[in-house]
Amino acid sequence: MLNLKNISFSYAREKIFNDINVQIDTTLITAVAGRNGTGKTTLTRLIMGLMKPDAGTIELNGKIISDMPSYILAKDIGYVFQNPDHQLFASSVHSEAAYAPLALGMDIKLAEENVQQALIDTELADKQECMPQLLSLGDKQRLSIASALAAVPKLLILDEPTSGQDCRERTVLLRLMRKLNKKGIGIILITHDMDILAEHADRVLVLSNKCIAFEGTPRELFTDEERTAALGLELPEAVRISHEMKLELCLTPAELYNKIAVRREENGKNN
Ligand SMILES: Nc1ncnc2c1ncn2[C@@H]1O[C@H](COP(=O)(O)OP(=O)(O)OP(=O)(O)O)[C@@H](O)[C@H]1O
Repeated sequence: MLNLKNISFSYAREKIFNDINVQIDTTLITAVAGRNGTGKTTLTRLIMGLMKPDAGTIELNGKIISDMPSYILAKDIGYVFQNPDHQLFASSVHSEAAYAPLALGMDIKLAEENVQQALIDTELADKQECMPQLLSLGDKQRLSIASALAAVPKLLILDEPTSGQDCRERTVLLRLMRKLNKKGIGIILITHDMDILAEHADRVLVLSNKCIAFEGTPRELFTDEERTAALGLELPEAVRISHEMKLELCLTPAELYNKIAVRREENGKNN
């Protein structure tokens, strides 16, 4: 469990959070959403120890982490930036993935095993000698994830991981995210993409007005159309169409197709 207690934070004179309290289940995929500038990235930087709260504490599994330096926290929490070019610096895929475990002092043999597993998980095992800068955006993003995974984190924070990617790369990344979660890694996913949020998140936090304005499941969030709009969020396509067709709320295209098929069948029987 990640427990944020009475967190307040300001940049110079701009207050970003005013006494936030929230528990995040680190076995799940938790999406963090909200309008631009509501503090999604700031929240995850506080969790990562890249910045310190002005007040309050952050605990991971009962241990206070908000006073720990980020390089110590990197053992437990992996952070993947929105733009992988801000993160990648090594001359090969392998050395990029090996950097974190070696810098954290992991035994060389164990580090190599973890690097190989991370590269297999991220489908980059056949690109070990490639230059990171020459990879596609999707490969770069997965390499950033591999670098975090090689340190064997308990929690992975992904900041808009699919931005700028094509449909195929996006699918590969989302499949990877679910696979990692099934292997026991908690995911915090910052996203503006409500289709992704509806389909892949177990829980959602929405930031607004310097606090957590909503906490619950995607289904609970999108059940109330007015609240969703007030929080500055779009409805996912499947939700919008199911509302328009006066069907039960559908979060995903698959759910929507099933509900439409059932309705057709019922209409067929009645005619
Ligand atoms: N280093 C900084 N110094 C001063 N102000 C900052 C800094 N970083 C962010 N801010 C401001 O803090 C507020 C929250 O920024 P943050 O990037 O956390 O929001 P966000 O919800 O992630 O935004 P977006 O959806 O646009 O990525 C914004 O008003 C932003 O301009």
